[in-house]
Amino acid sequence: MGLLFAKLWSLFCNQEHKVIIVGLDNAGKTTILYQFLMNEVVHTSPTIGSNVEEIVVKNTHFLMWDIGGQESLRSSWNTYYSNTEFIILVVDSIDRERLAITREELYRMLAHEDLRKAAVLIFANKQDMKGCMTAAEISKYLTLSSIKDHPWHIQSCCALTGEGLCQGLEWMTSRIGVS
Ligand SMILES: Nc1nc2c(ncn2[C@@H]2O[C@H](COP(=O)(O)OP(=O)(O)OP(=O)(O)O)[C@@H](O)[C@H]2O)c(=O)[nH]1
Ligand SMILES: [Mg+2]
Repeated sequence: MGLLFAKLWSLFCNQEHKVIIVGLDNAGKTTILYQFLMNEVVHTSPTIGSNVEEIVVKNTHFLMWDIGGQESLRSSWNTYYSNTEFIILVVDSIDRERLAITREELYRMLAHEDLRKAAVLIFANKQDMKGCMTAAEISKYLTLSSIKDHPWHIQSCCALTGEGLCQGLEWMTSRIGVS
């Protein structure tokens, strides 16, 4: 009953759910944001600061902040954290060398007080690249199964074709109203 009420409430109030899209530079965050918005691939350049767009999925409104992932910008990710309901962590599945850095950034975020209640969607992006890591390999390396204090889900995707992106959004909408 509580869940039904929460869903109806969010439906009628058009309540906006804050999402941050994070991950290392070149992971595909901006490409994903504009696939969500326009269903097409846009030409991107490295994000300095952030892009923000409202994405509506089946009457659910998400306010999505795509944050630049270059090393010098990562220390300011925390200025975006307050009131975040969802973290979308984008991983470049071909970038084996830097998965350790992604892991560090993930656990730093999960330990942050402002993200205590946030759910985490991990996109294993660039699945079109030959020799890329699978979602299962990334999950294992990031030891996702050890995360007990945040809901999480990993989804393989390709931002260039859009494959997998809807499934990720569906998981997010399924979390709304679940505490
Ligand atoms: N092959 C392939 N290339 C992709 C995919 N997604 C994104 N790219 C490319 O990866 C490059 C970086 O994409 P961006 O979306 O700009 O990356 P970003 O994560 O926003 O990077 P920063 O803004 O620097 O943090 C671009 O050339 C994209 O076209 C994918 O699924 N497959
Ligand atoms: Mg970007």
